[in-house]
Amino acid sequence: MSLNYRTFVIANPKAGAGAVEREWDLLERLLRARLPEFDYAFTEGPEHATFLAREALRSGWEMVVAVGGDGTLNEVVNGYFEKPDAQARFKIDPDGWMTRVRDAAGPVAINPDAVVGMLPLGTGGDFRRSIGLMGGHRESVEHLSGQHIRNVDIGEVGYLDASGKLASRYFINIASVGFSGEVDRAVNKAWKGLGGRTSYMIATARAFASYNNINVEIRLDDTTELSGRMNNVVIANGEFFGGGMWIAPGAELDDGQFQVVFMGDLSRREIAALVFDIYQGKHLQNKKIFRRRASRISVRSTDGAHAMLDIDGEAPGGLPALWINHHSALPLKS
Ligand SMILES: Nc1ncnc2c1ncn2[C@@H]1O[C@H](COP(=O)(O)OP(=O)(O)OP(=O)(O)O)[C@@H](O)[C@H]1O
Repeated sequence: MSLNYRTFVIANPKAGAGAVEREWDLLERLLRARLPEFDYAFTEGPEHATFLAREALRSGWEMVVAVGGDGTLNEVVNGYFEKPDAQARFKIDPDGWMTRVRDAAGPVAINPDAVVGMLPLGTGGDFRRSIGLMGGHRESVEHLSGQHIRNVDIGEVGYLDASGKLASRYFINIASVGFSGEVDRAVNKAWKGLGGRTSYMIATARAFASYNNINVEIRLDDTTELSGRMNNVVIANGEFFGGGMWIAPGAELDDGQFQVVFMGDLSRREIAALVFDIYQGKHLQNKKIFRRRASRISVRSTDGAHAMLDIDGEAPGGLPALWINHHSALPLKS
């Protein structure tokens, strides 16, 4: 395979509070200058980036690039793989745990020689922090035309969608359950024009006013069981979420494991006092917060109360859920 990948760019015009649309002329010029074979399409709504990525890879494009925020990247990552059939991969056992169907296949790449790239322009921009891609557009395009490819782990979550049906989705950054799911639901309803951190803080304040901690049981790698009342259970491949919160310091993208951060039974007052610590990764000093490493995590509610999932910044459903780490499943241009 040549180093000059035939590249299909998938751009979300609305990402970054409209920045992609506003800056497209410059972006296109930069991309044309560095990528000899290049074409692009704009997304028209949710899930379209997944469809476009699959189509591009089936048509022989060798690199698909997400231009936008973490939501667009998540959709392109999902489109790197064949559409998974959740019913064939997950089931709920008689005790209410989400489990993996025996012999279910792992993620199937449409073209295992193809790679994924990103040109980050979101409002939150959390994944880019974990790969150190913090420069401007020019630097991001340099990365796309460079030679370095990193095989990163991909998470898969089996869960119940909003209508109570079995669903599954891949994630590249963080998928959690609890307070962050409520924040996502609020932030995705809110206007993001105020910028990442401000939008998340307003949404956090809204979710904060109504949220109750969740009663859950948790299995880690089928060897450890934990239970208790939690504010949030965070399953992290990357280190940041929520528009710059350093929730999982030291989480590694390619170690075959997640860092699992348990935010215990924190009161509203304790959460309010912790918010700024989380941006600096200092929350781990709190004795109600602890962490583990695992590659398979199962969570169920013990009281049947609703608990919302956050999957790379979207809130598509709730418990019971099972998280699986697929080691080195995604070749990422970085
Ligand atoms: N044409 C479109 N109009 C409206 N929404 C779109 C369009 N195309 C894609 N979307 C949706 O926009 C959502 C948000 O995109 P994305 O996360 O990339 O940007 P962001 O919210 O600015 O960034 P971040 O998630 O990093 O804060 C995605 O879930 C995607 O489904």
